[in-house]
Amino acid sequence: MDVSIVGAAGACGRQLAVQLLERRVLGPDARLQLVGHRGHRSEQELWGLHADLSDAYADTAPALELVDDPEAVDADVVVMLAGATLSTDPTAPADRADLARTNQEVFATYADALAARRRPPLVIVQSNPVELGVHVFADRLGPARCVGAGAWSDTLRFRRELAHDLGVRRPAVRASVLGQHGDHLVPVWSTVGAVGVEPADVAREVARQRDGRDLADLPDEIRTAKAAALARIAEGALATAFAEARALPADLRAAVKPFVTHYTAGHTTEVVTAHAVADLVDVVVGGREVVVPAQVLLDGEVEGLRGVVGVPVVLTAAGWRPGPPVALAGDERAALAEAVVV
Ligand SMILES: NC(=O)c1ccc[n+]([C@@H]2O[C@H](COP(=O)([O-])OP(=O)(O)OC[C@H]3O[C@@H](n4cnc5c(N)ncnc54)[C@H](O)[C@@H]3O)[C@@H](O)[C@H]2O)c1
Repeated sequence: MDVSIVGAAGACGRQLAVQLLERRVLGPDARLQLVGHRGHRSEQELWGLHADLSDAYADTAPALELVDDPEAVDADVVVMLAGATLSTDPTAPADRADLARTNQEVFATYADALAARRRPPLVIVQSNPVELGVHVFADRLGPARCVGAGAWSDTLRFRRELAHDLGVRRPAVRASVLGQHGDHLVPVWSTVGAVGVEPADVAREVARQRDGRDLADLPDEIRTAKAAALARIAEGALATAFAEARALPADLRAAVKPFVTHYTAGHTTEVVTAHAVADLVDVVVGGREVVVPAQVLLDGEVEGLRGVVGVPVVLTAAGWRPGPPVALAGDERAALAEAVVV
């Protein structure tokens, strides 16, 4: 099975290429297409990346191919990691509407090209806004052919925070983040569990962290905590920003720490971003069926919701189908409905 990374020269795209090769997700008989932007800097950057990857992974790598034309993207799995990203200057205004407009054009260009293929690929969207990307690709390729990886990134982060608090390693933690990849993420506190920790101890820790907070207030709590962090970063107090983020409950930490990381010099959150995508590519290329939280375009299949939102799905090479029903608590169900992007 072949894989294309659109935006392979970017911070996240090149990190994904490294992780896929390091993890040997693709066999030597497969192809990894590194897709750049013709006429832009990334075209040249890709030549360097290609040479470097070839030298590093010559023993085990699939064929590495450079592509600069959307029409030439022909892999079975296409990862969308191209597009604009928010500035890492804490004093620059964060114009999300402008980012969405720019990236919508990028999404539409590739979606149109992929829809013209005889057999459309499976598309994994990790460019932001994830929900917008899923909408654009799902509209053109069919809903089952497109998943957003934001919910899986958020889930990995939430599990990591809970693992820390419960004193276990992350694989021991059962927890999911559904909803939107952004301020409207939905941590499913009601299903948190951990191998090796008594349910009563987990319940005590969850109650301590929730402290009567309602999920309906989480988006505001996230916005307030991010604003406070941004103020610290702008005054040069990065260590304080991290320390204050670390003192938050696990759901807020999972949202705010990556925000702080985004503003650290020379490094955004490309490692975990790529890690989340590599997990999903691994499932698909490996021919497995795994239940993961992912943003998908729903038409009433889950909780009667219509629009794009993160829900548990069974991911396969053929696309996604709804995962087993989850017994959500009342405030989780309400927050999920609120998070849908129509
Ligand atoms: N950096 C992160 O931690 C992070 C995390 C989650 C999601 N994202 C999202 O992923 C996307 C990429 O982020 P990044 O940090 O890698 O940005 P980046 O600026 O480092 O890379 C973006 C790449 O996309 C390429 N590109 C732009 N338009 C293109 C086109 N039409 N065709 C092909 N390539 C094109 C650019 O040339 C560049 O190489 C953004 O939408 C961002 O919001 C980033």
